[in-house]
Amino acid sequence: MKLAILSRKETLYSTRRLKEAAEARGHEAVVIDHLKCDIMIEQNALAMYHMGEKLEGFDAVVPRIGASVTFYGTAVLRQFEMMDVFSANSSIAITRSRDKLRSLQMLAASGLGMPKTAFTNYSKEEKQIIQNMGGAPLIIKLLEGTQGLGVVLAETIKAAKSVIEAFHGLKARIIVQEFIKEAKASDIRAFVVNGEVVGAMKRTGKEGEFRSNLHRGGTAELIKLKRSEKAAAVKAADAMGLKIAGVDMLQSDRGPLILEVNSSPGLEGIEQATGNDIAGKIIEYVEQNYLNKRGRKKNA
Ligand SMILES: Nc1ncnc2c1ncn2[C@@H]1O[C@H](COP(=O)(O)OP(=O)(O)OP(=O)(O)O)[C@@H](O)[C@H]1O
Ligand SMILES: [Mg+2]
Ligand SMILES: [Mg+2]
Repeated sequence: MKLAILSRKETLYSTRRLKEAAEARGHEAVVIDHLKCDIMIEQNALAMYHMGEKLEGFDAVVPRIGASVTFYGTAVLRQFEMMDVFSANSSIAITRSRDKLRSLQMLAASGLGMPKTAFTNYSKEEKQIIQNMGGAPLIIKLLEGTQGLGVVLAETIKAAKSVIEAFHGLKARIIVQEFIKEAKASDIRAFVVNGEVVGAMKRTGKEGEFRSNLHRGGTAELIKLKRSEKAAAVKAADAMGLKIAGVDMLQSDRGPLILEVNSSPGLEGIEQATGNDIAGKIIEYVEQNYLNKRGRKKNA
């Protein structure tokens, strides 16, 4: 098969690993920078150019779209989909997953556990929100934060009030969330491929830090998931319509609580922590499904 890996840079770990894994299985893999693609649209004719060269003959695409370029990245991916190229994750599912609020609404509707969450639209009623949440401590999060930046722990009602005020003053959209103390500054990342957990790690924040993000100095270790945690991860990916997903959850007294579902999860941390060939699993999944699609077309 001829595979496109949508990625800003060939040298990124995940990109490199996907290319290697595809080539090891005898496929042609081309890294395409979505920001360097031009999309051409006219009646019955959809085409795409990458740095001036027409893109042709692709069977499948694995998208690796960063949070800061979701709009253009998903537009390029949609064009591939319209050109009948099989995508490992659909553009619509990626768009959905990029909105934390929308994601939490969908996950809650699917019956998954999550920290109790409130969204407020610049309301002046900080006190009311804090009261509705049952008082401090509270987590306050920027809706479009990433890598742990924009996540604040307010330990008192006073602190919560001033943090919410400050974010609202900046016109920043935030969610207010119950603080899950039992998680003890750790979270779990479960990597799901096609409805199966292919690797899981536990991340723990450095001394004195409640955030477990590796970007904030956290460390990762291999973890064997409980059955309920595996089931929650698979269900969360499914609820979002993602075939490849990094599901983040907290361990709590009432079972696993989903924090978010990532649609372009990195491979480096999880491959290192687990020793599993996750890139290979992704390519295997694409292989099987691109073939199914081709089979369906032949039989049609
Ligand atoms: N409600 C909560 N209770 C306890 N700890 C939390 C809670 N929410 C977040 N944390 C901690 O803070 C970390 C960062 O939060 P979160 O994952 O929501 O934001 P982010 O990392 O900035 O977003 P992204 O993962 O998209 O980059 C989590 O990994 C977890 O360790
Ligand atoms: Mg996170
Ligand atoms: Mg994320």
